[in-house]
Amino acid sequence: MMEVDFRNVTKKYGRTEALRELTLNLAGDKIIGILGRNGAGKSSALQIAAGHLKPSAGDVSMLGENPFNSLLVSANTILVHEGMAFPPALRLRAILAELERAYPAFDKKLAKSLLDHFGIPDHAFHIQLSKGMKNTFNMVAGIAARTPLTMFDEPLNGMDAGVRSDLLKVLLKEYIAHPRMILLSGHQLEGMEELFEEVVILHHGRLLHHGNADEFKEGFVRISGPESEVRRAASEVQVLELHETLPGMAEAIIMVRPGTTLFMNEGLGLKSTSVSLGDAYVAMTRKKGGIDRVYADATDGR
Ligand SMILES: Nc1ncnc2c1ncn2[C@@H]1O[C@H](COP(=O)(O)OP(=O)(O)OP(=O)(O)O)[C@@H](O)[C@H]1O
Repeated sequence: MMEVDFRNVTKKYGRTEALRELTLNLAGDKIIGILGRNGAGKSSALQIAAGHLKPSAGDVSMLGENPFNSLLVSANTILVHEGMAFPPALRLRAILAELERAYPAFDKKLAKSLLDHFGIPDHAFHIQLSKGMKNTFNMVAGIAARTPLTMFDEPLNGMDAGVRSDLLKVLLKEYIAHPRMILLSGHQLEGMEELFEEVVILHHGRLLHHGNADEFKEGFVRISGPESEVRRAASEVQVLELHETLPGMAEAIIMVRPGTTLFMNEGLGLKSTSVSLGDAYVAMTRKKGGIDRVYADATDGR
């Protein structure tokens, strides 16, 4: 069974601590979302799992090996990211041939058909592709590699909506046909959240949450209605975010204990609705007061 284990992993770049004593165990063939705001440490964690980066302290193991400079890990892992460097002298078809050599289960026919579908000619050079096309090529390579651990770091950047939804469909089909552990990182989820079975939330280099994606989402509710009623209802629970929507109206994102039911007094104009995974983790990692407070303080409430 695929297992990636981080024990007290710290990663420092000079004085910046990108990961702070991260302890995290990922196990099994699952699609796992690695979420966090800008600079949370997502890329650092994925690069360490792939063996591209060495932790400053702590232990990492994948398939029972330390990934750093491990041949076993590199043959069984692909990390797809925007900065993937392919030799500039190679055309895409030559890159596919290299990938086929590097990854025993690489499906070149699938990769070629997908590139064809997305209108990416295989005689082109990687460097000539647009940003969205580069990311599409990289993601196709990652899907077709069929490695037991497949990681995508913000894979959908720059892609148009049609390409994005096609690639997510293919990813799901491929995962069902050839199960593997897939880690997908992002701050903007752009449809990926539908695929997550588990989520990991990093915040300032620390683990904020790891668990089942649906259960995580169900731990949040949005209540909206007249501001005084929203404030009154919110005073009894843990509120992550409360803001005015229209004059006199407000909405709040609150945390609820799984399995509890929230009774809304509809006679008072209160409504409760579900919260998307993206809104839930953003609310959870937001600074107190949020941008409204920053703006009000900066402008003295003018
Ligand atoms: N090569 C580097 N040199 C110096 N600092 C770095 C380097 N790479 C990352 N950092 C710093 O480490 C922290 C974590 O960065 P990381 O890229 O892991 O976060 P991230 O969650 O992937 O962010 P984003 O969503 O913005 O890509 C940030 O403060 C970043 O500035």
